[in-house]
Amino acid sequence: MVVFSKFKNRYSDMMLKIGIVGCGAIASFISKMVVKKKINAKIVAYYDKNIHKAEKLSKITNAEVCSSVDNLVEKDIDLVVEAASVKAVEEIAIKALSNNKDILIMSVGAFVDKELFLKLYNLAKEKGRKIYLPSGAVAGIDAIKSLALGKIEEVILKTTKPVEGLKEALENKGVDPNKIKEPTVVFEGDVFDAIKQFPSNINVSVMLSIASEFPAKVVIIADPKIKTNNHEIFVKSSIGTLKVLVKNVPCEENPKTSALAAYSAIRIIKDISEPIEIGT
Ligand SMILES: NC(=O)C1=CN([C@@H]2O[C@H](COP(=O)(O)OP(=O)(O)OC[C@H]3O[C@@H](n4cnc5c(N)ncnc54)[C@H](OP(=O)(O)O)[C@@H]3O)[C@@H](O)[C@H]2O)C=CC1
Ligand SMILES: O=C([O-])CC(=O)C(=O)O
Repeated sequence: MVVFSKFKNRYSDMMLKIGIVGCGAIASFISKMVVKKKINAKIVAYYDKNIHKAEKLSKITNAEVCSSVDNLVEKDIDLVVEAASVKAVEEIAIKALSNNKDILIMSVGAFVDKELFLKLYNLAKEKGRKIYLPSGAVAGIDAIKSLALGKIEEVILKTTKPVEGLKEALENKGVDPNKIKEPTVVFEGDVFDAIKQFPSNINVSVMLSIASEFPAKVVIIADPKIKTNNHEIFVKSSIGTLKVLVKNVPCEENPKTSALAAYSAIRIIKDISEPIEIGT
């Protein structure tokens, strides 16, 4: 790859103007990479329902802090990055696309709602805009998309996370996380129930289901001894069988989220802003 390094930043005229909604762990990673000039992008504006989080990031990038999503989508922006929550996706995506912006969606779990999927698909088509869904915290989406052109027979996701990362969702389910002393299955079911019960933990199951066009079976394990967010993927199809295991380092700022998810957003932004795209 050394041979390609001399072409780095050659396309600075393609500097992408970004607005970010949701200023937590993922937004923070993106902001740092922009400041380090690792991607041809400039952050123009932030919005978070907690203004202090937006102000904190604005100190490192000098981007404007907006008072609402409406305010952000009016800015001179090419791409809106949603890094907020599954519940927030509908408002952010509709406002971004209606204002002729592309959108990158991290909270892919929202697309478990087929009606919302179609609504956003049709709006993007009508406006001639793009919706980007990064691979997030998993690997193998390229191959799974290709396998989906054949006949998919089974999609299974087994996610094992440290108890700390699942704490909030477990408490919401009435499970005391402090009582988990050994690896424990805390969920087993389909993608629809998985994202309902673990909206901040299992967006990846919806990503796999969208890519494979097949509803994933999901198992979630809380493990008090591990330090990484592990996702084991199994896809059986007429074209072949795929097995992938990722062991992700969690973000310091938000242990629910794997660093790979943030880097996958950064990678997509880099791909958009450059004239070559590597991989499917
Ligand atoms: N696709 C994938 O593979 C992955 C997706 N994700 C998802 O990406 C999203 C971002 O992740 P991450 O950065 O770790 O999350 P964080 O919780 O660290 O940051 C999200 C920020 O957005 C704010 N927020 C929530 N709702 C709104 C809203 N309606 N308008 C404005 N701000 C809002 C939150 O505020 P507050 O804290 O007050 O709620 C918080 O400050 C999450 O939905 C997460 O589940 C994460 C990992 C992998
Ligand atoms: O970051 C991860 O490992 C997965 C995650 O939180 C999600 O899919 O919502």
